[in-house]
Amino acid sequence: MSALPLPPVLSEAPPLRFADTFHALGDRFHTALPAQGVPDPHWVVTSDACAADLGLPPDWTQREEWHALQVFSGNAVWPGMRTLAGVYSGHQFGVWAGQLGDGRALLLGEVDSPTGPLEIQLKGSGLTPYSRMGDGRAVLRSSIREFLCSEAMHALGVPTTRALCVTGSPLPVRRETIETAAVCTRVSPSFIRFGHFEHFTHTAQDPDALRTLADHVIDRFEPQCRSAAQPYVALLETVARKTGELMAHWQSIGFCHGVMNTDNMSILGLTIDYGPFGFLDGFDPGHICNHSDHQGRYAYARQPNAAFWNLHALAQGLMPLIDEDDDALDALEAFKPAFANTMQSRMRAKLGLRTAQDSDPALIDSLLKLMAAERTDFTIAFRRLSRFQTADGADNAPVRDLFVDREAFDAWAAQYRTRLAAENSIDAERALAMDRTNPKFILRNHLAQEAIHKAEQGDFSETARLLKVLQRPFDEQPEHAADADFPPDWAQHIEVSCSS
Ligand SMILES: Nc1ncnc2c1ncn2[C@@H]1O[C@H](COP(=O)(O)OP(=O)(O)OP(=O)(O)O)[C@@H](O)[C@H]1O
Repeated sequence: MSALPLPPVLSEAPPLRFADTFHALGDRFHTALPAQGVPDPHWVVTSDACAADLGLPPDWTQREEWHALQVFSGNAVWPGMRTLAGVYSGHQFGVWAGQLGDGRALLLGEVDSPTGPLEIQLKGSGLTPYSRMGDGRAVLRSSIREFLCSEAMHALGVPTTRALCVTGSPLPVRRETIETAAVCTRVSPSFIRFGHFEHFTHTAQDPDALRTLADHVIDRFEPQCRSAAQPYVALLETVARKTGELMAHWQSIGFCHGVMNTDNMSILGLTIDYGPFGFLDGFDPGHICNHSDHQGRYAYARQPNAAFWNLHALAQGLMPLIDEDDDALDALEAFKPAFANTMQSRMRAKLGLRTAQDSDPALIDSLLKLMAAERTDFTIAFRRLSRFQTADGADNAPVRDLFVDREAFDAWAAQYRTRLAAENSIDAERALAMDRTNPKFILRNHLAQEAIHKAEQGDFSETARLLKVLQRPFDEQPEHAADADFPPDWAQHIEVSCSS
């Protein structure tokens, strides 16, 4: 890699004060280096919500003395930023991939925000020592997808890294075709992944660094583990629990990640790395959103299993700090109840059930089977179920008509009605509660595609509009009804359901 020109340090007092806790861990964990930046940058989109959470003032993009456009394009730094690329390793598609690292990401620093410590990271800011065969760049298309989905998931209540902004540049970037460069600024309490721990055990074989990293995570994010009899076992158990909860969040909103490699698993149980992700349209448990996942390893229904597998890889990475194999295995078990209990409570909420009954799993399962048989749209079905009326002979056509086999739906609806009666459920109250649980708006691929198509022609208004819609996913927003409509290929789902 050739020497890089250093971006200028802007002398004005910046709007954020930076700390350098991760930087201070030392150079076994990262390489300090500047961003490569991009020529002639322009704003593509910004998230006011994320900016506010960071503690940036509302006019942060307009204050000329802060040169925010240059800073978030990698062309300049604010005083106090100590930029670095982190090193990690990982298993990809179940195979050990060796050393990876931030090949196109760069940590700018961390701030003490009103919501707690947050790190700010550029993605697409050029080559690092970990770029391997890559160019260190991100393109406009993938940056808009990552930006929109990060903020959409946050609004849906799913633990996730956030996105502050995307900047674009005319710099050409070769993918399948020639595209243009963009830089997505991500925000998270930490970007540490399972693969960081695997790195120090399997690649660097440095147990001292492993301990330093684990202590960093415990002291900064999971201090309750420190007082446990075995703090590192407690850390593993905490990660297993949070990962189980995360999987329940994903499954219950029909989110498919697509690349659940251990380098894409957050140690804090956050969704990280929005690549080939997708939300379910018609309910298909076997749905694979990543075209290069030929075996379906990360298919929708397999995500919890993949996460559990990844947790075992994390445990292997932590073993130098843990005396007994059985202690690690016991800690991993925390995943199962965390997933099962969170999933049950989320699915009960999706059906508007306030109480828990033994028959609920069967009720939920039979609805999902019916939806799978007909490829019923996952999001629309649950949203319409909010309007389900319990009175005898009530017209539940909006949800009933989603099913070709009306009789099968009626049979399920009879059980549902009985179950609702058992807790004296009131239609209007239940509808309100269900509308806060079953989103009306998700980032469907065709919506992202439309925004990207316009952005590639220099019109970013659709990206901004979609962001605003997705930041209020549970609100009716009748003026944006088309965004909640069936995806364009819905007719295909009908064909599938008729033929099965
Ligand atoms: N264009 C690129 N240039 C350099 N390295 C890359 C590029 N694309 C991916 N990589 C690296 O390949 C590895 C796996 O890539 P993956 O797509 O999972 O991550 P990513 O999307 O680049 O980053 P992140 O996981 O931080 O969101 C990572 O080490 C990543 O940095």
